[in-house]
Amino acid sequence: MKLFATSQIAGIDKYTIEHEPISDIDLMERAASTLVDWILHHAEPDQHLIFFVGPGNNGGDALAAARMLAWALSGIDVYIMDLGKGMSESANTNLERLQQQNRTQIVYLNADAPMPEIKPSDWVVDGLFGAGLSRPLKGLPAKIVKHINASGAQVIAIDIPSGLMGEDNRQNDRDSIIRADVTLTFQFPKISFLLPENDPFTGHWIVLDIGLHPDGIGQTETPFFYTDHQVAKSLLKDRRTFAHKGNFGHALLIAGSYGKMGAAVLASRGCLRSGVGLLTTHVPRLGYNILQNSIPEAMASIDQSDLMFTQNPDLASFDAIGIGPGLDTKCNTGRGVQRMLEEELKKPMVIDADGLNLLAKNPEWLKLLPPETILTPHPGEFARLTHPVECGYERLQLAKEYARDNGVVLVLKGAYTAIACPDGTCWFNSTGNPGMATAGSGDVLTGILLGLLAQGYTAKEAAILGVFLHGLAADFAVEEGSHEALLAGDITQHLGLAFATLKDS
Ligand SMILES: NC(=O)C1=CN([C@@H]2O[C@H](COP(=O)(O)OP(=O)(O)OC[C@H]3O[C@@H](n4cnc5c(N)ncnc54)[C@H](O)[C@@H]3O)[C@@H](O)[C@H]2O)[C@@H](O)CC1
Ligand SMILES: [K+]
Repeated sequence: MKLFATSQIAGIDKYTIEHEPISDIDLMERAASTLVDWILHHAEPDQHLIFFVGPGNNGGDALAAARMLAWALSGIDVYIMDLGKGMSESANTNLERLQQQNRTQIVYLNADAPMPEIKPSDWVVDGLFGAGLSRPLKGLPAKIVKHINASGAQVIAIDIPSGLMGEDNRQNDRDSIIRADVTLTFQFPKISFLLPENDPFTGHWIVLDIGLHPDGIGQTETPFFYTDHQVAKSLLKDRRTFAHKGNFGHALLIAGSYGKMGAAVLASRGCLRSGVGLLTTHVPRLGYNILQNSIPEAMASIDQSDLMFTQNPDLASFDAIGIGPGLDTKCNTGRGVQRMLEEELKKPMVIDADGLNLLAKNPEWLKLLPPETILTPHPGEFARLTHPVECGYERLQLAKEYARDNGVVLVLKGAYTAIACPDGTCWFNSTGNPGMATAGSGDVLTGILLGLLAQGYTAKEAAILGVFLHGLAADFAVEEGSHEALLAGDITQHLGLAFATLKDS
């Protein structure tokens, strides 16, 4: 799915109105009816709802929804924020329709009016501002937002929590943004919803399809995408009946050191469960028994060192290389990695964990990396590769620049993992859960990415598909257990189900 800036969404709204064609007011009616469906599905018949209505079309949506709900629910109050400048045409039409219906109390709130009572048991519907917000809230709007946030009531935001910008919130006033429990957003998640600093505002967000025109969506260019089932499925390759293991590549994983052999085992499992034909895992001597005993499907390549990686095997026979999990950052390992990179191999490669920490200490290695190498930093590792940042929005801009400038596919791990590609595109992942913040989860991902690279997926395809499958497997694992108890090994165990679900979807 494409993701857009709010200004672009306004353009797609306009395209829909002209080309479906549909009138502005009927499109609003369609949007409002999706809100109403959701609310009726979740509210008890005696639920008291308080609507807060702003001057634009977000307010218009709220007024239309209040009218539709007033036929079904008895306790609806509507407060219109009076900024003294009137309302948009469609909002006005909906105000007249609500007045004519005559089932709802409508009160105007101006700067001097006392704030209405909101009980913790009420549901507040926030229709103050949506995609048309142009600056941080001040004065009366900020006062209303603070009053709602302090109420303890459940807050349902229409389209965007009022006060939140769709993209960049660095200059925003965080105290003057609605803190919603649920955000019912139209057609697309907004980019700001995918950044960690905005989680307190959006709460749980749900996308409601309002039928914007597919041609309008298709024609609008954007660097941002959201990897949903459809995207991931389109990347998945078939396995032919007469295929043999030679068709699915031979991966080399360089991983593990004294005390960190588990990382090598977990990454090996991830790799083998992602469909690779053959896997050789290169480990220090002490890791030989551990590896062979825990994962007999992997072949072992043994380092000359007992304790750590120091020298790679001959790389000629491998289709892809993964390096990093449990590697350590000792000097001898660093020299080993440097020697390997100086071979100027042109094989697909994924670098994780201590591989990234070594790269951060030796930025001159960047130009030795094979084209489109996949790097998989979490925010801390990314800060070491670049510099610390203030917020997720800044990190996202930096990731896009870093990927483009260095020709790498950057997998920025976290909720909605963002994959920045050298072509300037950025793919947010839709699967996964907080249980994945556990030891070894990243090692499993490295293994999956390595396995996909060895099978001939491009770096971009491997990253988008691999991250999606990793998250989906973890989602299945959590269905059987809990976020708290999720182990990285549970992710590898559910990879089969993740592949199968994607194929059958
Ligand atoms: N255009 C369409 O066809 C559709 C729009 N929809 C709704 O319309 C919304 C967008 O509507 P609008 O573009 O009217 O935008 P808003 O409803 O967000 O309001 C914009 C209005 O608020 C004013 N404003 C902006 N920032 C302000 C601030 N900080 N303080 C005070 N006033 C401020 C603007 O001058 C403008 O008058 C969407 O979020 C969605 O809820 C939906 O009805 C779907 C269809
Ligand atoms: K809103």
